[in-house]
Amino acid sequence: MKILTAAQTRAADAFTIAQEPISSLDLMERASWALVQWLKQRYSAAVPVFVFCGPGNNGGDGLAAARLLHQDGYDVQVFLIETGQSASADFTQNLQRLPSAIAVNRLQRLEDLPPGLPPQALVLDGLFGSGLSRPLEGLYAQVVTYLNQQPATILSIDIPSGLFADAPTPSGSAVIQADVTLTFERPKLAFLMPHSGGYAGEWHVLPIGLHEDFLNQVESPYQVLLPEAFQTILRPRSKFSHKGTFGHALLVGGSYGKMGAITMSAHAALRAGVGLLTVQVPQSGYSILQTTVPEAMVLTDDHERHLSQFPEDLTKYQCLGIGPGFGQAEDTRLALESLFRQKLPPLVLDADALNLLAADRLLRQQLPPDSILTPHPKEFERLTGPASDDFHRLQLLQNFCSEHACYVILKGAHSCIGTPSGEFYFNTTGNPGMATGGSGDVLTGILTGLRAQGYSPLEACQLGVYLHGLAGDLAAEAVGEDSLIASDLYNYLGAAFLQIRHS
Ligand SMILES: NC(=O)C1=CN([C@@H]2O[C@H](COP(=O)(O)OP(=O)(O)OC[C@H]3O[C@@H](n4cnc5c(N)ncnc54)[C@H](O)[C@@H]3O)[C@@H](O)[C@H]2O)[C@H](O)CC1
Ligand SMILES: [K+]
Repeated sequence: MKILTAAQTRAADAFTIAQEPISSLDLMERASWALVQWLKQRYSAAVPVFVFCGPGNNGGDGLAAARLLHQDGYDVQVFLIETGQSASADFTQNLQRLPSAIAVNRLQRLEDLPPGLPPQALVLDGLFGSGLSRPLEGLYAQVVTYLNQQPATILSIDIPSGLFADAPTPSGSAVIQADVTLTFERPKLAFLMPHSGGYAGEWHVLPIGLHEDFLNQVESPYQVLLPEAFQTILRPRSKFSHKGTFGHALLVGGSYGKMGAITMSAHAALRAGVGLLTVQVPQSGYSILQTTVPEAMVLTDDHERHLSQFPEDLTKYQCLGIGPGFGQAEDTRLALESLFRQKLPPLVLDADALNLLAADRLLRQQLPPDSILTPHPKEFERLTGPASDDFHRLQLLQNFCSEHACYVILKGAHSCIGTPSGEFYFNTTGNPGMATGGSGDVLTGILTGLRAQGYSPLEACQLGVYLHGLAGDLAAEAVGEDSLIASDLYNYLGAAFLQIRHS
């Protein structure tokens, strides 16, 4: 699903109004109606609703929602912030349509605010939406601070007020801390970024019928991954297939004290459906691997405690995953250097393989095209240098992927796949329980297993991050986020496959 910028959303609005055709006021009514339908399913009419409105169409949505909720028997009060700014036409129309039974409080100073809102109250935040053009100041900022201090539940209309949809919001700005955000038609880029995503709380997308032709034609480098995408990507396993059909993967990693990392990758590659798996580990890992992952074949390095070589013949493997527990010994670095001079199967690189790459510019330049890299933010910073904000980091991601013709999965709450052609795909599965040692090793195994089965690098990245997060969500349902550990992720991978195959 494409993500639109605020400017593209305005264009989608205008296109819909002209082509459907529908009046701008009726489009606002449709958006507010969708919002109220959602709200009515979660909150009973016993919950008092306080609607805070700014001067634009976000405020207009708030007024229309207030009217619809009142019609449905809710106890609604409206607060208008009056700073002398002129109101939008649709705001004015909706103010006129407001039944006189709804109390309208006009706020001109901080002192006009009620001393406190009841804890059971629901606040509808309609101060500003996608039209925000500068950080909030004065009375607007004071109202935001006041609302954030209330024990009430805050539901933001379209976007938390004060948050820029697709640009960095300066730190220290007044921004509504929403419990829930109901956003129209498409999620906003800011919801997916580490520094701004938290303001939106739990967010839901409400379709409001913006014109299909516009949505199909508009170009956007930003997409969110939704389960529908996998119906075409995920391949059936045919009746006459055999283990050779599903590829042979090689995983190389592990060092003394870090054999668990490569063990977890191995389990994950197998659960991702690979036909055959070989794992190369230092000698001290031999019994560990043979005992804990009997399905895998094991090769050992000449070295006892760390890796110092890769197998001679790599032609029989359809994917080579390197990194979990790899270490950064000098021998290991030299082995990676000579590896990059050979003809190689598709690569997946993680953890210390990335750190070695970060420390050596020449090595980076020899990175084979179409490789998949899976850095967490710190590893990414080592590869590209620091980013000044989340949006700058996306720029660095784009530059790195195009310079090295590679795919990078920047891991986070919404892991982001960068591609050589400049697209970004944000994942929508996963939970904070997955912030635990070994989670990344499992992802490396899944990607290696998928790539060996012949999935393209982009397909493997999309399917890999989505399944990894979904396995985490299913595991969290069973054991809770607190107790989730990395082995739960490969143990729930089967359930995750079943869910996307049958959705
Ligand atoms: N297609 C849709 O998704 C629909 C969205 N709707 C809603 O409309 C808003 C966007 O409305 P708009 O009037 O363009 O903007 P705002 O209400 O966010 O802002 C109003 C106005 O305020 C001025 N302004 C901007 N920044 C500041 C500031 N810091 N301080 C003071 N004033 C400021 C500026 O002039 C803005 O134009 C969208 O979010 C949805 O809620 C439609 O209802 C349906 C279709
Ligand atoms: K808002």
